Amino acid sequence: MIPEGPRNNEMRSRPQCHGRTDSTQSHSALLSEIRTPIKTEPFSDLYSLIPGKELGRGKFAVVKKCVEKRTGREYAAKFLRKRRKGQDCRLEIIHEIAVLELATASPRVISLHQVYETASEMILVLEYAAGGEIFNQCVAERDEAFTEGDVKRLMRQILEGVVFLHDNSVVHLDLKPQNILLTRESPLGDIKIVDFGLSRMVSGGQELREIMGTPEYVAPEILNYEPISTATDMWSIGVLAYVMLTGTSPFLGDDKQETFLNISQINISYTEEELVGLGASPINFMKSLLLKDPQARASAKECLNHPWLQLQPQEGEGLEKPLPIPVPPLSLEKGEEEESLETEELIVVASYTLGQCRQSEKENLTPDQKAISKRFKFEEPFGPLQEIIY
Ligand SMILES: Nc1ncnc2c1ncn2[C@@H]1O[C@H](COP(=O)(O)OP(=O)(O)OP(=O)(O)O)[C@@H](O)[C@H]1O
Repeated sequence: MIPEGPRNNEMRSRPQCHGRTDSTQSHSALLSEIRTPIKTEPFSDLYSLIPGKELGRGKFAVVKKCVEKRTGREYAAKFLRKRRKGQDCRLEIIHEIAVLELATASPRVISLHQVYETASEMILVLEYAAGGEIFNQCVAERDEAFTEGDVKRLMRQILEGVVFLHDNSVVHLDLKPQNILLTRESPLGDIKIVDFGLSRMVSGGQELREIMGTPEYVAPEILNYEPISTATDMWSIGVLAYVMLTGTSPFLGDDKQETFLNISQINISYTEEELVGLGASPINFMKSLLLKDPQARASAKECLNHPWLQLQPQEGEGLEKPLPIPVPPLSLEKGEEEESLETEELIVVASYTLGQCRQSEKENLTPDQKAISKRFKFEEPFGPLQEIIY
């Protein structure tokens, strides 16, 4: 049975947090020790929240821009609820902190400044990534969209971060454009990977099988309850590359079932209109990742050596040209046209809030808008529904 997403139809009851004390097995996938002191003085004594500056929001967390009073420096404060659906999730948050600490040495991962705790929340004070999510440029209009040169540079940086994580046995498990931030929007800055809330340790000879991630980006093995590995992230990198290059989401269906079916059947066409104008090299890059067999997928290190990401421009590649924005087919059969309009999901960037805008619109679209709107929806991750460690 194909799993359904979390928002409306949870497939089975959402279990306790993974850090729950009755599960010794799940502990092996979570880090439990941190070195950052947990401060208990009132956060508001030391930081001012910038009014109206909510940077993002998930199901159990809200991220707000703040300024440290002592230094005047800007940070992003992530307020995480400790109790979720009646369960104590503090140990999960400790794991998130521990992974951020472990990744301090990587400039590609957001850095952690301080941690605060109240009766109901933990507050992670993070480096502020002023450029926001790369998502915005993935779906932007032609002038603001990434060039292929941009995508290559940013993809190299993402892979550098992922190599670091994988070398340290961390799988992120929620790599998507909403979790890749930029230090600066214009001129385009460097990337910072955020949100280690679903990350897990994969080492110690134990197999980890969980359902988690965000529907459009989850790998087939997650849908099949098969073991999770660093290759699971590499699938998401393949999807990410596709989204960054085309502005469309390769497996997204009209509903979650269709999305999951598309993923489990690897229902992807590399001759789609979105890919017209791309050279063979980026397509070959995506093909090396979007493979059903995790072991057949390229590793992050191998990706860094892929010809597409080498500094020399490849033949036929327009480094500084905007990526092609697909032109909608001119002569759709009537039935097809009606159907495509019915399922159109318009991304209205201006009204995009918190990574979870989901707006169906079919009126007043310019051809370009129609093209970039194709098949995009925003989903929250479906949290771990079940975890089995063998
Ligand atoms: N350090 C930061 N600087 C700027 N913006 C940030 C920062 N950290 C997070 N954000 C914004 O807040 C959003 C939510 O953050 P994050 O993904 O860590 O929270 P979450 O609740 O775990 O989200 P999700 O439910 O999507 O997993 C991010 O997508 C991003 O837009």
